[in-house]
Amino acid sequence: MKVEWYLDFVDLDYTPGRDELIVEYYFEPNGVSPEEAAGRIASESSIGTWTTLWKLPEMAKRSMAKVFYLEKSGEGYIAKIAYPLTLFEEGSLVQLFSAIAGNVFGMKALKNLRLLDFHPPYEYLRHFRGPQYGVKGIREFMGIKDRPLTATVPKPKMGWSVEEYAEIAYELWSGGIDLLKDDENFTSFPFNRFEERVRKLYRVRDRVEAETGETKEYLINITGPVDVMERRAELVANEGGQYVMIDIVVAGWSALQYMREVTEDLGLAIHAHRAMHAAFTRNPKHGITMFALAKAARMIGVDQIHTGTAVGKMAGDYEEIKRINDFLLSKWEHIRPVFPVASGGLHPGLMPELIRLFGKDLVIQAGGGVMGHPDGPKSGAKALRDAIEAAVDGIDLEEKAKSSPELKKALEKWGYLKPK
Ligand SMILES: O=C(O)[C@H](O)COP(=O)(O)O
Ligand SMILES: [Mg+2]
Repeated sequence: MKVEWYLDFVDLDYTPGRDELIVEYYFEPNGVSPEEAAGRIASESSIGTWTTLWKLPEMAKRSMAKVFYLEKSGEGYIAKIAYPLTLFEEGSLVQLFSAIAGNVFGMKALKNLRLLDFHPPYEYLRHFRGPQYGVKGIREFMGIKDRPLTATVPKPKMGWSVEEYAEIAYELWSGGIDLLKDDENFTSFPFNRFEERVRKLYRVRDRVEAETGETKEYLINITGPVDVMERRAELVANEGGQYVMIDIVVAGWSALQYMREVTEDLGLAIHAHRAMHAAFTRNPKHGITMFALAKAARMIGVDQIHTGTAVGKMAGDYEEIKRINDFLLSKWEHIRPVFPVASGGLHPGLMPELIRLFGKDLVIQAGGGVMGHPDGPKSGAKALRDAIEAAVDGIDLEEKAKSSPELKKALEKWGYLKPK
């Protein structure tokens, strides 16, 4: 195969039009020149195949992607590619990813390929709803103005009967947790059926709301086949829930786009868990960045999404998470800002540093760091809430612990990372 065909997709003097979609890739060529490798990416992700063709229809000629930037970066190269919008179906993130994150990842001409970011022009973006509530809407319905929201996953992550789960929920909400959250693999089982749980838990929520005067919500995990998710979302809305949780990576863009429509009609916010993302976000040389994943999720319209903690148990460095969170909270045409969720290995002693790093527009989830409290879930919930409120008010946790025995015990068990 002649290399020239691929080079037809490279024009380093080209200035992309305002109506083109730009994608940034990192790649390492495998036995071919960087120009050829970049040209192959542009070809395969737009109109091309492995060989020259007897004829190109007019529209195909106008739809050829163009590599307009190519620079060395570490062991590989950064390429920026401009894609005419004729390549993309309006309002289908599924189709977009089939093109820009599809066959290209498996090509022999590349040792590694990473989709770093993509920039949809307004003409493309306007077909997406974005979040129904976003940060402002969630703060409004939760009635929480100026502190991070607190969330807890009952741990162990599996094994609770509905009765046991309801008791724990009561303790957690009463202790000061705003959002009870199911775990990513906790859906519906013979010992804890979704339908039963949904009926029970919202009554517990109503009771705690009446007792505390605070708004409490439940991030109930509806993840499953899409018809099941739809039925579950309807049940949640009927029972007076405000949120559903979806494992958006395992469910996929198609299911998420569908559920975004369903939740619009039902008035439900979407909590996006990212289980499985690290299969393709973690290797810094290959896959898709968490940034690109979060951008796509924001376009479709999740209201909050897990992005990492920097100080907890999951991989993900501070700069990367900060960049994602800043993007989620930024103004972006008609697409509302999204709440970043910090979750994984958090406990009260980490709150001042976490809030110093990422600010107050955050949902903070601690599962083990609440449920592992020596005096149980209610004390764990109180310790977390006290730590967050102290951090927001600029009070040192050791000082706060003098008036909060729950926080004192939490710091004794898990330690205190003094903010830098
Ligand atoms: O789904 C999550 O984010 C985890 O359940 C986090 O749990 P942990 O707070 O116990 O690490
Ligand atoms: Mg979990």
